[in-house]
Amino acid sequence: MGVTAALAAAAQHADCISLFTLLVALALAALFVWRASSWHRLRHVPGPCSASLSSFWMLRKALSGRFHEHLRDVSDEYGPLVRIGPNVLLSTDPEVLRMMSAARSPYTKGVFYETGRIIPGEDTVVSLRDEGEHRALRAKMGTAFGGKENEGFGFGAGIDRQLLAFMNLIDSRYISTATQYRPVQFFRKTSFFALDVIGDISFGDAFGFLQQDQDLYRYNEIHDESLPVMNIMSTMPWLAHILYRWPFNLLLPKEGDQVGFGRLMGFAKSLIDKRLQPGAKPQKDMTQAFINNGMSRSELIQQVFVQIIAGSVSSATAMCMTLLCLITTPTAYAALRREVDDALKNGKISSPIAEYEAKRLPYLQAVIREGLRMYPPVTGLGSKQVPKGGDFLNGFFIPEGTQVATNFFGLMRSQSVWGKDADVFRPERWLESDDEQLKVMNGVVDLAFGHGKYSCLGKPIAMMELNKIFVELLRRYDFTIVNPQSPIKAWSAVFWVANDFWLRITKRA
Ligand code: HEM
Repeated sequence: MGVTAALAAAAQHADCISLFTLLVALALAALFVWRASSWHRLRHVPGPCSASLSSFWMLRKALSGRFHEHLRDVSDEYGPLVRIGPNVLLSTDPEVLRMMSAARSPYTKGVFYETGRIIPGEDTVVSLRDEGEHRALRAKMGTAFGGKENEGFGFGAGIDRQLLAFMNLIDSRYISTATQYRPVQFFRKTSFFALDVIGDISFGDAFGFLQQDQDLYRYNEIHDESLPVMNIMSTMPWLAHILYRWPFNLLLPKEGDQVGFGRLMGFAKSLIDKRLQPGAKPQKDMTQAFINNGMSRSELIQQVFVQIIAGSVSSATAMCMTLLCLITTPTAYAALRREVDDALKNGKISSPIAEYEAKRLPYLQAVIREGLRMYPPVTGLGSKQVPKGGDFLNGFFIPEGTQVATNFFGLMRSQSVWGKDADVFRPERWLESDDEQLKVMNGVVDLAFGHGKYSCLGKPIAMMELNKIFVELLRRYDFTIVNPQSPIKAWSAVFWVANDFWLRITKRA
């Protein structure tokens, strides 16, 4: 190569480099301007500095499995409204949380909810962000969640059937004696119970988790593995759009899979098609009420997923975490057992206990509320979106489009509401408080189920399970924690993922 040619090639190379450098510099400048303007929008709201610049603060905390505690800690440090992301605020103010979800509130569901789709492109009642469509779909669900088509016009019969199946399972396989040791991972069995309840009341038959005492189709295992992914997406909802596209969508569960959510999709379609067949015999369950209220085939299929996913893990968490609190608080355990024993002696409770009987047991009611408070079963951000024109929250102007997340755990452990012993399981607080305090406490603990136009539709089911389960357990059994140093492994990922809740169960003398 001649000298001239070499110089020309070098000059061309230098041109390419400078063009490349210029492009990189422009991209960085654009990124800087974008970041600076997104930081500027909410610069007046307090919060950790790194959280105001990128979503990595949230991601890092979410990946720790202790997101709920980090959120509680920032609200303790910065106040009731904290900036936890470039466009995300965290509210620990019950008034604000109720206002955003009130029936006529102009706030809408935030982008967080888009991660609530089970099948890409198909909305469920959870993921629907369009207010009109959400309202219309909820309206078609009211009768079903009132148990109006179920046998006896309620959920009692189905829950009682599965409660007895649960007790039979414990009696036949998990009673330890002086000579036999049969430890049981109680969280898994409680999930089986919650799933079979949903099967029974929603689809006319239990799935058979309890009867077979098996994690059918590895449902629970795969569910637990998928929650961390959902947790990551909840901090960066745009990731959902990438995940739903090729090639990542190849990794998603597919109809025809033999296990997990794929298996669930196959189940949902065949169940709904069978129920919609001309001449199909009407059943006495929630699906019948959904059909009678005019839900479309695709709405019905999505609702099968919602029933199973929303209806199982949160109830199982409430039951297990409350039982854990009871076993580790001997005074509370003894007080509840005394109340149950007295009611039994005086013929005040049936077998299984009826919900109206349970509601007459004040200590039981205090235990249920205190359990929900200690470990609110839903810990996800549940962000709502600030409406057009913006709004004033806690004295700050918040521009439209801002996402305002719910600090479920922080709210339930807030010393300003619950006092210095907020971290202690103490059902007595519900019995000692005056009417005014009780009103505040009830208003806050009820937020564990959301509020108003977005409130949990399954609350009556969950409350009936809670009203029955502790009485049925305590009247029959004694419990010992197998590993007192680490009674349960539980971490939060939108819901709780709990494992290794090993108990030794003995029959009461
Ligand atoms: C202790 C148990 C439960 C707790 C603490 C709980 C809590 C919640 C929360 C916090 C929400 C979201 C509220 C919001 O978006 O602001 C929700 C929504 C929902 N829950 Fe529950 N839940 C429980 C059990 C159940 C059960 C058993 C079902 C029955 C299938 C159920 C069905 C639903 C449905 C359908 C929604 C969506 C409502 C909507 O977006 O309009 N939940 N729940």
